[in-house]
Amino acid sequence: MTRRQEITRARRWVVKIGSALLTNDGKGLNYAGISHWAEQMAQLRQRGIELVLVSSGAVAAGMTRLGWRERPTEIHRLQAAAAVGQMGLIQTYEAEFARFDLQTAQVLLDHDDLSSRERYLNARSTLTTLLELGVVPVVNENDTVVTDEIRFGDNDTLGALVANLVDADVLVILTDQDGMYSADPRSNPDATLISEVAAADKTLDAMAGDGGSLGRGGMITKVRAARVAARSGADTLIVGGRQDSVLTRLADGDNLGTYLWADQQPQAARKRWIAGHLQTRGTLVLDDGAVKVLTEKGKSLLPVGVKAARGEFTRGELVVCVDSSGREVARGLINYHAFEAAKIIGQPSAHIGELLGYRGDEELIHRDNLVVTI
Ligand SMILES: Nc1ncnc2c1ncn2[C@@H]1O[C@H](COP(=O)(O)OP(=O)(O)O)[C@@H](O)[C@H]1O
Ligand SMILES: N[C@@H](CCC(=O)OP(=O)(O)O)C(=O)O
Repeated sequence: MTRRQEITRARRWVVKIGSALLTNDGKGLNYAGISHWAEQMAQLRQRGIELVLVSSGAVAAGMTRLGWRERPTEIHRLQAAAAVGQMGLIQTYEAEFARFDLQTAQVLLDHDDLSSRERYLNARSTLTTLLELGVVPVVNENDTVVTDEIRFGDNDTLGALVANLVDADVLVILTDQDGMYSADPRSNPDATLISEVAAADKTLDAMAGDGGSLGRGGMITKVRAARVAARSGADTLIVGGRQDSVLTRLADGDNLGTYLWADQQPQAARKRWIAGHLQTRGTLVLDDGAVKVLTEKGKSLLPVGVKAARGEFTRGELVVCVDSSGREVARGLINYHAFEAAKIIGQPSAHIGELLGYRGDEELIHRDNLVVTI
């Protein structure tokens, strides 16, 4: 089994569709393409694969709606076009997925949302809840509040951050070339398609070029995205979206596009990140029962098992869990602010609604966000 056969086992995919593919020469949306990808995604859903779609194309759709022939250069006009076009984009996806009885949801994010711990947890729980409900989230950059992506034409990074966010097994980047070549095939007709390579391979940088001057992200943003996706263990595929049945053929393990593999396992990567990269903001003292279920059974931490909470933490921040002798046993991202934790510790989760006035997560720290450190 070659490495790319791994994709036949992938249960959660992030599919990013780029502007180059979604638009007809940068003007208007490629409706036939969208229809074909939606049909394939519906087939993947039937095979039990969960999907998050990251779609560009708002600016192009907005230009058509506003009757603009030339892509504006002023950032605020691009932002206005994106705001108008996002309506058309989402309407098109909604109609196309509805043909297969699939619900869609619009999710607009920016990079700051994903670097703030609290917003990160909120975005993560919304997206995972949508997936549990069988909905296909359609994500785009929130172009009203940020400008880098429309300026540089890069939604690839967003795709990778979303892959990290939902712990995807694979990030599929659909683009206008059949994959990544040894050099830009537009200017190098002899360039050859790369089939499989480690995302971390440094030789890729020179082959991807610098993205050119047309405000297009090009291949370099895709290679970087593959490295970001690899941080949470997701493999990346860069593949030509115009090929017939491209998504279902990928799921069958067909040899299409370029497969950039991650060199670490998803869970290990995420836990390493939690353990190593964040500052701790507080301490929870656990009772013996909680220490046991965390360390021996790999369970989530419930408020009932916590005897004391110290520190000024907010939702999403890193806290240390210690046993009654003060020895660290675990650390993780907490679901509640310090003042809320103070009210619910020692209490059964069923009482959270009554104690706080709203029903949040039943765990103080979910096991996905927890690392045992002994
Ligand atoms: N090594 C390479 N292999 C393939 N394409 C490359 C390479 N280097 C640069 N490119 C360029 O990258 C373009 C795709 O990037 P981009 O236009 O940003 O697409 P998208 O909108 O799908 O993100 C291709 O059309 C191609 O001209
Ligand atoms: N978010 C913007 C543009 C982002 C963009 O073009 O990115 P990419 O598809 O990587 O070239 C849009 O929807 O038009």
